[in-house]
Amino acid sequence: MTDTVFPTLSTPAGSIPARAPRWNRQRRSQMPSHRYLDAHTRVEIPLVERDWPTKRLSEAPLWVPVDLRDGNQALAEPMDPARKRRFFELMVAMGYKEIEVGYPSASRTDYDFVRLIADSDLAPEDVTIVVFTPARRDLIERTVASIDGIANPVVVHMYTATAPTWRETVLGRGRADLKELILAGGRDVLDLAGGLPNVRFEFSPEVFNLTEPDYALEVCDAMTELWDARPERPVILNLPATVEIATPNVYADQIEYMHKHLARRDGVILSVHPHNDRGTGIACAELAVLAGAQRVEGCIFGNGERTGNVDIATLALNLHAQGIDPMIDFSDIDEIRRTVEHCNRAEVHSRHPYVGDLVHTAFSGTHQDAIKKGFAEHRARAARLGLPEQETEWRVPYLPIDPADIGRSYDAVIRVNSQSGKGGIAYLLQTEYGIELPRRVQIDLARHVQTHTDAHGREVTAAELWEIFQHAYLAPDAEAEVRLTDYEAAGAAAGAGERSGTRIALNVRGEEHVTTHEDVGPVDALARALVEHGIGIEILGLHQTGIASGSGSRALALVEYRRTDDGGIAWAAGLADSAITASLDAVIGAANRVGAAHRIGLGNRITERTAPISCA
Ligand SMILES: CC(=O)SCCNC(=O)CCNC(=O)[C@H](O)C(C)(C)COP(=O)(O)OP(=O)(O)OC[C@H]1O[C@@H](n2cnc3c(N)ncnc32)[C@H](O)[C@@H]1OP(=O)(O)O
Ligand SMILES: CC(C)C(=O)C(=O)O
Repeated sequence: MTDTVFPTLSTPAGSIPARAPRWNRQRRSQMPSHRYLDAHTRVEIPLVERDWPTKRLSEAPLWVPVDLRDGNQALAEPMDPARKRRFFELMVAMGYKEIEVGYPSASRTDYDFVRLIADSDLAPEDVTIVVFTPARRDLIERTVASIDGIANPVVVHMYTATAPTWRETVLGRGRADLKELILAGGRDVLDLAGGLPNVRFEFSPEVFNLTEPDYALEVCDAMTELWDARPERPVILNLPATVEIATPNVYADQIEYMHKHLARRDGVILSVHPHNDRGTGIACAELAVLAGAQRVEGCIFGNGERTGNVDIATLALNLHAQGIDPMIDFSDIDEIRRTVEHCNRAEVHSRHPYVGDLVHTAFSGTHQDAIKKGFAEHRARAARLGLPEQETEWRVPYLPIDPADIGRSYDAVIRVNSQSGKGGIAYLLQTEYGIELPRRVQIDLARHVQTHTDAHGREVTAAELWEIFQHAYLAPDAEAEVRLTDYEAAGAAAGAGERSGTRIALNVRGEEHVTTHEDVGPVDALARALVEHGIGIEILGLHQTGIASGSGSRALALVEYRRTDDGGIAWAAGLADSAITASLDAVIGAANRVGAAHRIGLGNRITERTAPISCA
């Protein structure tokens, strides 16, 4: 077989094969992709130089939640008055200063909610109320009637679709005709609300992202002319990606084009309103801000038509995660989520950025290991610098922000299943029970846990881990063949100048034996006594830790021992009120395991199971 030679294409980055080599070539699918035009064919952007790619985000834009309008119109069951009110109160409490409260000409509920704001002190005086209307006089009239008497700043937001398909198919108008319809709507707004000093205006060329840029510009400039946009009374031009159809760089180009070419720019607040059809609404909003947008409309956690409005919670927390104050309070994100879920009657996904139930949880071993080390490093660095942990620079791997910033505890950060490793297991036992396990026990325990998770296939809680630990290392008393019935440490009973050893009283298979061992402490004395009774174990190491229980703490001791018959190495544990008793219990536990293994001929299997593994 000879190698196929492929023609090459010259690119700025060098040469690449024009076709993939045979082993990498894929078959054409049966998908009718040819039916769809690419974004650049659908809308041409006359932008030759772009500044947005080199810009950086440096402050929060003006946020405008549209949950009560755009989010609401996407719900199978729109919000009732109580839900609307609760959602509104939440947004106020979070610090939003401009809130779109409804589409007053659409429904009684929407209208009445605006009236409630007019007739009560529900809206603090620094909160701007936005009401939404199409460019139809009858509907504008109803909208303006709804805001009668509101003392707060108000924005009357008028929209009409401007993209070719909408012009031709939905509204049945050419470019000039449609512009005239929009201007007529604009005049109606001016006529009915222009005299109200607290009212400003907003215009959205719906489906801006599919509108020819020169036409969008022409219509927007005509509107700011009509509404006399000035810095003292700016007009909001809101440029929606009503149906997201392109990569975010295209939207950024469109926004930068408008930003650079709009008339009366200093009298315009440039706003964006991305949807999320391609799943890139967040990127669209972020790049649009780089491209000159000053204001972002969206929904908290991204409810909205089809795949939703851009999620302004994620946008805000993305800023937070890069050191920029989002100007909105997310310090109790779970309470925010509960309210949003209640009002929308829709659940937030467990993987939703920042707020999902699982987004701060690692199941996989290497992630858990890194997080555990990261937490330890964080705490140590905070202590070294003399800073509170919550003020210390965050560098914990795999956790983009400190869960505590948004009111999350660390409880769920590490959860154990079959994908987990020693680090996560040790972390859970440490955080839940205060048990500090030495590295080699972590490795050994992880194998017991792995056997369990492989057999059961589900997550293991900290309580279950503790059970697995007890089963693996703590000897059940009932089966004990060897018991320590008494001991007396060296010197405890001796008079001045006398030498005396440590006295060990053992009950071995029902018989009492007392031995004395010179120059050693109780643990070694016990090991020697066991050898004298034919139970050969060599204590390699002793580790003492604590275990916190509801009523206080107990001592937990772990001995690493070698069986003198076959050299197998294993661990046993003891749990008692004092460290010395726990240590002696651990040695007795080891002895009973050795004895039991002898009796039922499992010596080799136990050795194999508990021998240290090479990465120890
Ligand atoms: C992208 C967005 O989110 S846009 C907002 C969408 N939200 C909603 O539609 C929710 C609320 N809407 C409603 O309750 C109703 O549609 C209403 C009250 C606004 C209007 O109801 P209806 O008068 O029964 O009209 P309907 O909705 O069937 O059709 C809309 C009509 O308005 C026209 N129209 C649609 N949008 C606009 C607009 N922005 N400006 C002017 N006219 C418009 C349409 O061409 C159509 O006219 P036609 O009847 O001459 O063909
Ligand atoms: C009209 C605008 C604001 C809108 O809701 C959209 O385009 O989705």
